[in-house]
Formats: sequence, structure tokens, C-alpha cells
Amino acid sequence: MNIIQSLRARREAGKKSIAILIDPDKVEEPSHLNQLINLASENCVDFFFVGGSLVTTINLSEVVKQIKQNVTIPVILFPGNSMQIDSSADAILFLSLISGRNPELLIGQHVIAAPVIRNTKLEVIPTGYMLINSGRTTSVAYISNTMPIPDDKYSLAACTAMAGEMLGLQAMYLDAGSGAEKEISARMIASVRKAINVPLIVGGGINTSQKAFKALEAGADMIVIGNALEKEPELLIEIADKVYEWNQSAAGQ
Ligand SMILES: CC(C)=CCC/C(C)=C/CC/C(C)=C/CC/C(C)=C/COP(=O)(O)OP(=O)(O)O
Ligand SMILES: O=P(O)(O)OC[C@@H](O)CO
Ligand SMILES: [Mg+2]
Repeated sequence: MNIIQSLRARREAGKKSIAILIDPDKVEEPSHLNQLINLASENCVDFFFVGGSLVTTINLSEVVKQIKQNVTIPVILFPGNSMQIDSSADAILFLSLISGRNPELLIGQHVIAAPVIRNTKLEVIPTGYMLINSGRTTSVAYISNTMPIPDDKYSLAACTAMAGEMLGLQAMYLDAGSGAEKEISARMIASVRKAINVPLIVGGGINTSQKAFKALEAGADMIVIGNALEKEPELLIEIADKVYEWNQSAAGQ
């Protein structure tokens, strides 16, 4: 089973997943990641996401290598542009920024990346990427030159996701942006969840186990945590517990 098939199967079984986002630019030395990598393995983290809006260092492949050398947790590239491709990862979110109207991020970068990806063994996961307003301007909104969907426009978000699914996208990623002041509301997650069937990834500003649980309860199939773990890796234990608790009760039903 490849990654997208396993996400679909988990969704059908009511099981949730957790991913840790590593921004290569914030890693001074790849071995510094070992504490987080070990914690991830002890706490049954499902995926590592690696990427950033702007990756200025040459760390991307070093980060992927560091994870692959230590654990078997799949590494999924979460690229901000077509330069963030590394063939040692397991998969790539082939993101189309469907909340925006910037052709470069709807199809342009993809044309450049496609022949490069074709020469790798990366599993390609066509993913609708939707930015939701979260208060202050995030790196993604600034870099992508797009306007996020207003956080109280539930049907705009739902119809965007619906159209993305009709176009054949295999997963949907609702993002408040890394380090968001406000995480995505339960009502927003629930309205997008109702509109689609594909696995729903939710991230941005999830920095407590309560927020993590709320996102799962509202319908997220996978939550992504980045900034909060950069500051406090041990928070993972508490958040992973919530996911584990949820999955145990799903298994009992
Ligand atoms: C098709 C390929 C290979 C690339 C294009 C990919 C697209 C369309 C990206 C959409 C826009 C974008 C810039 C997404 C970046 C998402 C990302 C990796 C965010 C991680 O957080 P940062 O934005 O780096 O947060 P910080 O400000 O905390 O560094
Ligand atoms: O860094 P945080 O705020 O956890 O966000 C994770 C990810 O969804 C950002 O694209
Ligand atoms: Mg970044």
C-alpha cells in the first residue's frame, strides 16, 4: 500500500495521523534533529513533512538523510517551490494552491517540477492546498502573493475544496500558515470535511494538545505540527497521546 492508499484506509477506519513539519532553514545542524526524530519514533508519529516557503540553505537533502538514517517513518516533501525536490524522500505533496489565483502556484511550478519528479521514485500525492486567514500575514501568503480565504467564509472554503476534489486532487491541506496566531476553527474544518471525501490534512498554529484534539474532532484526518515542536519537542508526547487515544477508541467501535 502506498501512502495515499494508507491514508484513505485509515480514514475509512476512522483513524487519525500525525505529521511533524521540519523546516530545513531552521535546522542549524542535521544531528540536532536527533532528539525530535527519536521522540517521533517513540510516540508513533506517522510522517515527517520537510519543506518551507523559502529554503535558503542547502539543508533539505541533509535533513531528509538524517531522518531516513535513523527511523522508518516516511518522509513527505512539502515544497514551497519546484527546487525543493529530493529523491531520497518517500513522497511529495504535489501542491496546487487552490485558495489563490496565482497561476504560478496553480500550475506553473508543476510544469517545471514534473520532469524532475518523473526521474525519481517519489510517490506523487496531488494535493489541494488551501490557505485560511489566521490574523497576521504568514510567509506562505506573502511568498505566494495570494489572499487566504477569510476565516469566516465557510462555504467559500467548502466549495474550493469540492472543486479541487472534482479536479482529481487526492488530498486536501487546510493551512493557517506556519506559526499562525489562530489555528483553523473547528467550524471551518467541519465545513470542508463535509464537502469532500479525500483525506483532510490540517495545520498551522496547532500548539497545544487541546487544539490538536479539536482539529481531529472537527474532521481532520491528519494534523501537522511544526513551530510548536521547534520550541518544545516534548509537547509531542502530549499531542501524540491524543491521537493514540482517538485511534484506540476508533478501533474499539
Ligand atoms: C509543485 C511543486 C513541486 C511546487 C509548488 C508548490 C506550491 C504550489 C506551493 C504553494 C505555496 C507555498 C509557498 C507553500 C509552502 C508551504 C510550506 C512548506 C510551509 C511551511 O512553513 P513556512 O511558510 O516555511 O513557515 P515559516 O514562516 O515558519 O518558516
Ligand atoms: O508550524 P505550524 O504552525 O505548526 O504549522 C505547520 C504547517 O501546517 C505549516 O504549513
Ligand atoms: Mg519556513
